[in-house]
Amino acid sequence: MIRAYTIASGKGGTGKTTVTANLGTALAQHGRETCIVDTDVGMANLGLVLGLAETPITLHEVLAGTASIQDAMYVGPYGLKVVPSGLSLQGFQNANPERLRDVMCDLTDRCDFLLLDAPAGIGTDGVIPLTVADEVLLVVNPEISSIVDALKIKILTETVGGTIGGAILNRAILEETDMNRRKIEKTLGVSIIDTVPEDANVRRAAAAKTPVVVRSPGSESSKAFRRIAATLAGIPVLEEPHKVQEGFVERFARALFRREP
Ligand SMILES: Nc1ncnc2c1ncn2[C@@H]1O[C@H](COP(=O)(O)OP(=O)(O)OP(=O)(O)O)[C@@H](O)[C@H]1O
Repeated sequence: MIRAYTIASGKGGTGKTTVTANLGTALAQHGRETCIVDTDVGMANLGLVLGLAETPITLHEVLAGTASIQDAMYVGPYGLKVVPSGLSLQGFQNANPERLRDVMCDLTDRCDFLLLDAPAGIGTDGVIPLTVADEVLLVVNPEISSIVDALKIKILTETVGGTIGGAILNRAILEETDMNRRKIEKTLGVSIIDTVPEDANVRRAAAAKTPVVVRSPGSESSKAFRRIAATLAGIPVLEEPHKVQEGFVERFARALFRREP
């Protein structure tokens, strides 16, 4: 049975597209039939970050009722299915976000996992993805504006009858993560599934139009994406979370009191 997740955040630029592309690829690497859909019909970029050059038919045409979802499906790394959104203003105007529900029905028996990359904000095109998935995963950064906006999306999701499945803390500075994680969970009232560190490899991979799990598989961010994918797929998690680096004070205290690390 298909499992559908909407990747949302409220605030723009928290890493929704990065999470969608990498989690999708990692699920495909784990052997799961996975489809990712760019539901950001106004500001599409999922196709761009995956380097899909030729996409004559996109979600725009599907939501306009002039094409089927199969026509708008392209193949990404490890057989990942990718449905990009279009870049034209005309296409955006013709797209009816309400049709997303029908699109989901068409995908039901085609994949194990469906990830919807949601737009930022709370416009109609942003609200519908919150209602159609089994669970909404919030992507938050360890900064107050991101957390406040994620809280708005959580409340909105629950108001419209959707379900929050957890949060992914992205761009975390590892030395500070432990404290931030607890604070964020308390503020949001949502468990953090895992933490993806701030990692220059993510930006390099984006510039190369390749998911970081493909370009730099040994990086800490890639390990985090594979762990999250394994958790979602219900398979044993083999990779350890990155150890928080020991600071000077901790090293000093350990030397003084001979504590083992
Ligand atoms: N863990 C990370 N480490 C370093 N850079 C990151 C990380 N995650 C995302 N980024 C960078 O942050 C920027 C924004 O990421 P992304 O486009 O995925 O955000 P978004 O939430 O989808 O944005 P939008 O709301 O505009 O759609 C990109 O340049 C991306 O490469």
